Amino acid sequence: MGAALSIDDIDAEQKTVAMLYARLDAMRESAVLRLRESLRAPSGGTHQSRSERDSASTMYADQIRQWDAAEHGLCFGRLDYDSGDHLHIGRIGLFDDENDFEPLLIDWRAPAARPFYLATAASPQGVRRRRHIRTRLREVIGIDDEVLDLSATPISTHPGLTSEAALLGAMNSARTGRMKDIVETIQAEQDRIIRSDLNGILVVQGGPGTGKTAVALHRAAYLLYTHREALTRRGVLILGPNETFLSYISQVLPGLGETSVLLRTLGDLFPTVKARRSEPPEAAAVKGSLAMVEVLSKALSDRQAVPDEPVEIELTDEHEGFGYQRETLLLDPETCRRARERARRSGKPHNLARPVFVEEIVAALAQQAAEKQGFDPFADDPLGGDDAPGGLLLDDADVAEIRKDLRRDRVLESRLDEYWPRLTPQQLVGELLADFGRLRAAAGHLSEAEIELLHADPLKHGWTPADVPLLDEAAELLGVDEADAEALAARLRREQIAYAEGVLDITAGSVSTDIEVDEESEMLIAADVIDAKRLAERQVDEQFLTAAQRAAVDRQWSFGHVIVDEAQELSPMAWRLLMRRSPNRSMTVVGDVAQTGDLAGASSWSAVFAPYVASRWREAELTVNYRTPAEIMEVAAKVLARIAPQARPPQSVRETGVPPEEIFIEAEALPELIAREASNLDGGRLAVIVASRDSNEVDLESEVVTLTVRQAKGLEFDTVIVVDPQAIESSSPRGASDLYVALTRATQRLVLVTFDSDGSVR
Ligand SMILES: Nc1ncnc2c1ncn2[C@@H]1O[C@H](COP(=O)(O)OP(=O)(O)OP(=O)(O)O)[C@@H](O)[C@H]1O
Repeated sequence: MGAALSIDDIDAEQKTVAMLYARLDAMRESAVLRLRESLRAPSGGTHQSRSERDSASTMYADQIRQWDAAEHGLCFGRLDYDSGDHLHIGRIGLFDDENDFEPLLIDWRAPAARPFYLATAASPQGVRRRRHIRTRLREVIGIDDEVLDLSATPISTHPGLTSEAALLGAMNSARTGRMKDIVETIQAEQDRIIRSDLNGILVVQGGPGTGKTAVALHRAAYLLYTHREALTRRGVLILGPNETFLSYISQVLPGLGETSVLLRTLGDLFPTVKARRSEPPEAAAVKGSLAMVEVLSKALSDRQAVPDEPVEIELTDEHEGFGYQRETLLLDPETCRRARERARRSGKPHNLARPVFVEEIVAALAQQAAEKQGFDPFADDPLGGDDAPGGLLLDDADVAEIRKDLRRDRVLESRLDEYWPRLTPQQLVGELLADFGRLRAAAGHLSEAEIELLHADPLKHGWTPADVPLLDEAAELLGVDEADAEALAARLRREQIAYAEGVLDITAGSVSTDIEVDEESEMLIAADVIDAKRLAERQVDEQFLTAAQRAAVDRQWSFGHVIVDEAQELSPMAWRLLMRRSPNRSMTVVGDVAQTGDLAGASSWSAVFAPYVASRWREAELTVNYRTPAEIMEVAAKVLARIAPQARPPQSVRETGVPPEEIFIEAEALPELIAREASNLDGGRLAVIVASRDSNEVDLESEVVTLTVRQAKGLEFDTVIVVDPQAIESSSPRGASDLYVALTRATQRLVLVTFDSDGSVR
């Protein structure tokens, strides 16, 4: 496909690449020096100047991180134009500071780099030649040229693909257990999604292996590059299905800048809770349904109780000397009911409406106490003065004093806690789920079976991911009170310390890798100069915290952009939570409704978004499968036909010539089979996918990994052994989708193992 290459071409590119690395080294060295200076600067000066300097440290640390990440494959491409000009394309942009900041290397996200992904022989966009430059460490080891000239280009086996040689190289490479970036071979249909407008909800529907995850991550990088200011301020949330998946994707684009991106699972989205407990999928399904909105609201109004009988309140002794004696007052149900009505009608969330409730009761009791002191015998006497309104013996000031006392009264306070308790979201949800009585009262519209599924004691045994949207809903109903704000401040401080420690680690890391050994010993590394705690103390000013730091601890944080991967798995309750975090509705949602495994997950995108934006969302489709060879996809397509008869399976780019193998063995022979397959791996990774297993642990680094379909979601391996496909399909109402997921994890080889019931090997 390429034009003839000469050693001279490689030499010339080697010179350019060496020059680019020299420039990168110089920039990195200077940033390390500046970071060190900034950390070492005396801690005097104004609070403002300290905070500014600390945010400068964060900026330098971020830059260093991004430059470190660009080390491998810094420059990977070149465009030659008809005009005779050319550009080099790379992972970051580099400029010549001695020559009017002329561009030396174009960032792949910049508009000028776009033809690298879009230009074709049919539509060359002024490009004469596209060159892929392959490097190992800092050495150029090869170049692939494509001349964009219809007469010179051989007919492609896959029309619509660009850079086929490099693409096939990337797809055939052995997997490492960690996802890699695709900046060198982004395809046109992917590029259009990556660079799509920031605003609105963009849904990317695509079958397995079509690059949805890759596209979502590159889009995050593109958006941060293009809308840096807005997104650095508000941050980007990337939501993934589980922790294994997050660690699988965490290294894809380290240059994303940790200050702006928060990578999370649903289980982490309620800041004080780490929801990791697992539960039956049926229980998660009940928790995920919108019926829970009413259940929680009813559960809360059930907590706003009214006594059946008048209640005696024996005031504490502290009130003597205020013009009335220690008294027993009577709190009647009617007063409580009125107070409750007032508080409810205030329109405030529960905890914030409590003062309305309390004031109403206090006013009634103060009046009662005042009346007990008796009435002024001269009240009706026109000469009797005007200091006794209502004819009471006590005047206004006295009554105000009584109210003040009542507000402080501990006996009354604890009574009021029964009728209008201050509640945390954890209490409201936890005490509801743990109590059949409360559940039945609040969830009258659910069946007894559903109520039993809900029953659990999360305060004792821990929270599940499906509890998180319930906690968030509860928090909305309850409102934020002072105690929350204090807890938030405390959490912010802890986050700051953690972040500052990270910055110190980076400085230490960069110093030791970039500077000659003998120089290193003479230098003060940041850790010597200032410890993390002091660094954090200097960063108290909120405005200088990064968006990611603040968002991590603030339940109500609204993100500049929200990216959801494996979005088909989210329940309606989870979408409610996410929409609260995204009031501007700037979202990228990637998923495949044919792969939905969670019972409360989505089977149609319009059903998900209609409640929030009606039809104002846009959909893009990815149609090419870069992972699974055609032979495997053929088997998977039969399962897809059972899930969604109209759905078209994605088109595989590759054929391996090897169809999936179906074998029947005794269960005891499985380890031997796994060992045999592993020995043929040649450096890649093997997954054994099973219907169920006890452990949540998944070690992606290991050569052979056993996992359930849920754990395998979004991942890929060179060889996949699917154990007992029948069991996978029959173990859930969405078993066909689960099997479809399992079958589409392999990049090279798929083995289907069925156990022989009579124990014989067929
Ligand atoms: N343009 C590309 N160049 C090279 N590799 C690509 C490209 N697009 C996708 N890939 C590779 O294809 C594989 C599948 O991509 P990805 O995991 O993003 O797919 P997905 O649509 O999220 O799949 P699933 O629905 O199964 O989770 C990955 O190894 C990815 O790196």
